[in-house]
Amino acid sequence: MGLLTYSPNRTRVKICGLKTPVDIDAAVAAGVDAVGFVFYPSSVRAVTPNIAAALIPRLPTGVDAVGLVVNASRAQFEAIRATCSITLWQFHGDETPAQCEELAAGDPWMRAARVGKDFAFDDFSLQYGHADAFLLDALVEGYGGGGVPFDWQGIPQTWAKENAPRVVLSGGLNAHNVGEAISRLHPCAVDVSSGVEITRGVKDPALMSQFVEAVRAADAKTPI
Ligand SMILES: O=C(O)c1ccccc1NCC(=O)[C@H](O)[C@H](O)COP(=O)(O)O
Repeated sequence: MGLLTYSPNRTRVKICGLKTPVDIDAAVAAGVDAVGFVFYPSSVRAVTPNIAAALIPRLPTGVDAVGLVVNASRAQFEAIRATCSITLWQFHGDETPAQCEELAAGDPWMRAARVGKDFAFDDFSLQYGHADAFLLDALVEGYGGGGVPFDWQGIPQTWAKENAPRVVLSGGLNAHNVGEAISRLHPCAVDVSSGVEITRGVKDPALMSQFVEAVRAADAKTPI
């Protein structure tokens, strides 16, 4: 069905920063809707296009392969696109709307919002109105993957309600707090990296399963 298939009581799940066949198989077994490949060399979770190309065939139909870039050059971006079958792009740097649209070239894409104090939600959604989704993440050093939540109460209620079908909530989520996030915001999807790792950059199958189970438990409490 893919990450951006909105259903109020079936929150989609993306697990980001997968690097090995074991990671992929565990995420698929847990029931994710998308896996994220970090094409940002500075990240401990970074993969090359060739590694991602070897992993993507392990995904069943309907599970998105999300390609995450941070201020990639056109040559870097085209090399990723030529090497592996990305189904959804995630722009997580300082990319302008025009740069996102030009690089995506008609492919589905989402823009990360790195939410610090007084983040201008309306300006952001106006600027990036052509995005297929907004991934709301915490403002951390190194662009993302920080393992810390941002202040969800800072999201204006009207904005959250209007944009829920295209919000992917991220930043410091884990099996213990994702239920609260879902009950507050009812996002289309949730995204996690640190919260399913035993140490930075090393995913844990049990934590992956626990995270998805916590999402399902929260969905079960959501009135239809
Ligand atoms: O994951 C990274 O290392 C990373 C590095 C640079 C830019 C983005 C990065 N990750 C983006 C993601 O989509 C993460 O899942 C998101 O930031 C949440 O991470 P976490 O707070 O660790 O769950």
